Amino acid sequence: MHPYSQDLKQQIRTVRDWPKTGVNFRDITPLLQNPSQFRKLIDLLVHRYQSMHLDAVAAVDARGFIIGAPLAYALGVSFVPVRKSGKLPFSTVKSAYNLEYGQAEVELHTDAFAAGAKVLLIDDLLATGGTLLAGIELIQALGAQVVEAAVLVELSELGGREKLAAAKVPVFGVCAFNESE
Ligand SMILES: O=P(O)(O)OC[C@H]1O[C@H](OP(=O)(O)OP(=O)(O)O)[C@H](O)[C@@H]1O
Ligand SMILES: Nc1ncnc2[nH]cnc12
Repeated sequence: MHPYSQDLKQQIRTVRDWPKTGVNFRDITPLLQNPSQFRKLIDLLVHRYQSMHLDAVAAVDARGFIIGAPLAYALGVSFVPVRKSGKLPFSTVKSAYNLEYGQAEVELHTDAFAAGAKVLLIDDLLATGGTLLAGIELIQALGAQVVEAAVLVELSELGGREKLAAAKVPVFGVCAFNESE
């Protein structure tokens, strides 16, 4: 576990039974409101990825953008938004998936990456893994390589890490929650 993990985890608020009964929603807004903790998160990720020779950081709409954009800026690499369906104006590839509390579809512009680009995929949270898996499939379909998928929060009991293992993409989670927490 990273030395900052526990501090960052303490900044995440659990809202029980939202947006549906039985879901423990892990709310990252307290961390974002705390400048020194938000900086700690971005610095931790910069440190992890600065020597990986990335070409791009791709991040998932919407909460993934909050982490992915400052990280891409700090690393000096491209930022690529993986958007919810119907938001990207140019030609796209798309993939549908299930969420812990619903269904969604994500899209990427077909010219998002150079062939063989090394891409880090970022989101705020890994639950069942459907979102990141859809993002990985789209990035790979465009001929780029996902070197890792990184999240601030991993919900350990929802099987996301196992789902992504099947795609042979390494997963980095800054902190993890069990259902009982
Ligand atoms: O691992 P999964 O089961 O796929 O779930 C994780 C996804 O769910 C949340 O996004 P949501 O679709 O609620 O969108 P938002 O970022 O727009 O709030 C979260 O930000 C992840 O993207
Ligand atoms: N429990 C949860 N908390 C926050 N975001 C989520 N996305 C999917 N499941 C979630």
